[in-house]
Amino acid sequence: MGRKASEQRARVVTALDQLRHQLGLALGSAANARIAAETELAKLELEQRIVRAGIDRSAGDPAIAEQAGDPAMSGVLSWLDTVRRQFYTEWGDGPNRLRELVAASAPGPAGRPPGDWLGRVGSYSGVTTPELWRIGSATVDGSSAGQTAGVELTFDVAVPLLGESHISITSAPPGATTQPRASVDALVENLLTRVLSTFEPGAVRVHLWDVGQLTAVLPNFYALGRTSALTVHDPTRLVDLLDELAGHIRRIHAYTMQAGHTSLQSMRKATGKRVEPWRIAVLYGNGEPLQPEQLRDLKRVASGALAAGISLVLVDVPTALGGSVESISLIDERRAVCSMTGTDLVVQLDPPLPGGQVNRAAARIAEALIAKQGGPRSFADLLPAELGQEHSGRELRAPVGFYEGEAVEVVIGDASPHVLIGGPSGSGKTNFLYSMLGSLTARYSPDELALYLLDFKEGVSFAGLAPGRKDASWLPHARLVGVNVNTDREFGLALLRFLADELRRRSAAAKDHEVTNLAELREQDPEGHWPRIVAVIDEFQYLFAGRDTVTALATSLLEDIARRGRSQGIHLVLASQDVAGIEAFWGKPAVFEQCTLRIAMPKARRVLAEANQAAVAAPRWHAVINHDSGVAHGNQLAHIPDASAKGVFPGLQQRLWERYASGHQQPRLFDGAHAPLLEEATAFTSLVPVARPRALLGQSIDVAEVAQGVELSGAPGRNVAVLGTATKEAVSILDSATRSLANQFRQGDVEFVLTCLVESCEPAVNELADWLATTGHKVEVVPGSDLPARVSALAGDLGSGAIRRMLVLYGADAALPALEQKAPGQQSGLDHLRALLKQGPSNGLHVIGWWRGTARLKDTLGFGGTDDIGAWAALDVQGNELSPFSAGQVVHWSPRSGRALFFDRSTHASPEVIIPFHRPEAEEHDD
Ligand SMILES: Nc1ncnc2c1ncn2[C@@H]1O[C@H](COP(=O)(O)OP(=O)(O)OP(=O)(O)O)[C@@H](O)[C@H]1O
Repeated sequence: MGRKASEQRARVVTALDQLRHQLGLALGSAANARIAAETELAKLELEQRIVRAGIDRSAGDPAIAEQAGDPAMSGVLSWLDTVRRQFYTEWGDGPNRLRELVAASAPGPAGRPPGDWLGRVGSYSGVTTPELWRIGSATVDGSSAGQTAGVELTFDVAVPLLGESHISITSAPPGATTQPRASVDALVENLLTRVLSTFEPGAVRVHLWDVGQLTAVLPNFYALGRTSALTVHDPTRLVDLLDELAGHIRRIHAYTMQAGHTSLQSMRKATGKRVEPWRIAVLYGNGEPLQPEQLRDLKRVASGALAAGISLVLVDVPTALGGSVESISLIDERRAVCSMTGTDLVVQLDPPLPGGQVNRAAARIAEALIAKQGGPRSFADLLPAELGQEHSGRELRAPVGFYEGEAVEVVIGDASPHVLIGGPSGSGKTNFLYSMLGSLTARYSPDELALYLLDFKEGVSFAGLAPGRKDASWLPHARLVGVNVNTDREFGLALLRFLADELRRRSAAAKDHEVTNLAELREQDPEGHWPRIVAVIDEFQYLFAGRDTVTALATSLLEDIARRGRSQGIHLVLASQDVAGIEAFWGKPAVFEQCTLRIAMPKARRVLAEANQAAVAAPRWHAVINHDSGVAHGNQLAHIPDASAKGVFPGLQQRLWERYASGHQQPRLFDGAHAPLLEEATAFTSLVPVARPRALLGQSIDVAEVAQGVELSGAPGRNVAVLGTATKEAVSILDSATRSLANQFRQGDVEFVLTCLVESCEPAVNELADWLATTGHKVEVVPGSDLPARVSALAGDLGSGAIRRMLVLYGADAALPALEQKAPGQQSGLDHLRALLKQGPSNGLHVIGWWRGTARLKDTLGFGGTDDIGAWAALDVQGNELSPFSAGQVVHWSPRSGRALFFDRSTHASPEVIIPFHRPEAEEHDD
């Protein structure tokens, strides 16, 4: 047991020794690893301190020297030396390469010495821009570039700006004294002069704002203040400048996006056009923080500005802007440090440019800009080199005027589907419309653009677009030209109905092709005819001129077209003498709001947003074009060329006509001042004998040229009454009814029985009778005194079926006393006339009579009711008198010269206005 126990113990002791040994080893290696790590850390810290202080300077730093003297740290210096040598091998060429880089990225005035360019007008179009702009130079000692110590190596220092970066300049680094204003001004002036001298005049706009000064900001640029190249802003109104910039950003963003580009810069590259000027806003602060809301606005502007071609140059405005900002801090009057070169390098700023020379250079640029604007441009400048080259699938886009030599466009498309134009009388609305229509029609062929033009004012503003007596040419894009429509509000309604129908047709087609807008429909249906439609309604407020059904219908149709026309390529252009027109929108905000493109002629009120005063200040023959519903940031002022001068528009029309007329129909002309001639109406000239003839009473007020008539079938009530005292119109209606019927019968199949009871109509009746006779028809003119007997004879003949008869009574009411007479036990002439009215139609006889009052017609009809008069045309008769003849419905009718209200029970839901045909001879026999 004893031996066994001691052996056991020995084994335990040995095991413990081994364990102790192992533990000792483990602890020892951990301590070594720790020492190694600590040494490495110390080396890295030392390396960092040396790098921070600079290798050369660190030798003079006792703390670093002591640490570096530690043998454990011996490798640090030699390692850093190796790194430096490697770096200098590359950097040895650095200053040279920098010089080359700046020369390539800052060509011409952007980087060259002023002697090479100052005073010359730049030529860059602005589609692209230099990437860097020189501000000065920096110098390093040769030793630091691996070259001979003491040799100075100088290279250019330039900063990015346009499209790349904002610049923040500090005239006093924290804790240092503020440098004199002249030093900062020299820096800013040099930079701006380089920019302004690089580009062609007008390609850059500079905005200056100085919290402390109203006028004397960068006075050497004074001459540019006469032009749009330079604007000095009110020191108290930073908000206005920021608003303006924000407006540009929104506007530019919107249209570049719509055109499918991510930024203005990419749009410029893709289109090869500058499109917008570059903009630089210089803001001089005083080192004090801006007010919180100003700061917020500034930051917002800064974040979107670069993509819109706007750069900010902030001087002593303490703020941290998002996005790309280069900083320049002055350390004394001529030296600065900047973020491009880092804090170790001091930039020697370029000396101030000689004030006088800057002054002269600015004056020269201003002169060149004014010369380039070239005074008022002409209508010809709006036209493209070649006609009809554009496609309207996505939108319509055309210049309408010029601002400082640059074309200002209107865009009619998804984003700005409808247009509202306002301006007092004589301010140039009509001229604007012609400029716009000219520019559009010159760019888009009639297959791309169809025009419907309506002018409610008296006058013939669009008449020349339809073929005329003097000028046979017409505008091939015009489908409809309506002039002198002032009293025919129904014509406006007809146009709106037509547009609403077209809208439905397009929606249905879009649905069939499973697309949602015109652009897609045209892609899916390339064979279809889907031009964009522009409907111009001048003095559109007439549509809403009464509290009646026309107004109610016009409102709902306009709202529908305004809302849905956008996607179907149907666009409204509503023009008005401002206030009246705009007030017409009260209660109809839907239409007003959809008119996002606003055109305000000088002094126009309420067309733009309330606070937007641009139209008040607009000079003569200018317009404010605003695609943003009239909000100030969308303002674009444009001089509108004179499109109304003699021969100007007709010249273009002639060219368009020669090019397109053969493949396109001429437009329909509706002239409210001229009634159509029956002999010229297709409805009349195309008549042929038929079984159920129609008596034509007049022209419909419609987009298409349609005549209105009454079908004289055998159904009961197929008689026609003309009501009212207006002789000329009444005679015209009876005349056209008779002549048109005559042309629908073969000779011998019909007999016309005419009676004239109004003396003044006799010549017209005789002339008609002669005409009927010469056309070979049977005609009998019954003297008034013989009428009762003739009526009785005709009644007796009813049912014989021998021949169709038309009894045409001129002034039927005058025959009443004679007709009412009756011999005892016999029927009166009136009884027989009633029999003709009742039974005539089914027996081939129809009465077409003119009664000069509704009461007389009622007397004629007796107690049998009004059913025997199936159709009527009312002249100077009040609406309420007509209710009994139109199934009791309320009739709105304000009689007007040259128009009749027509109702046919068998075809009409409610009466409609017609234009009786013009009878040339009628004037001579007027009452
Ligand atoms: N941009 C322009 N340049 C030169 N003359 C112009 C210009 N615009 C209009 N005019 C002239 O001014 C006159 C009035 O213009 P316009 O008929 O276009 O005005 P309006 O606003 O339509 O007036 P109204 O409503 O009374 O018809 C015309 O004789 C026209 O020749």
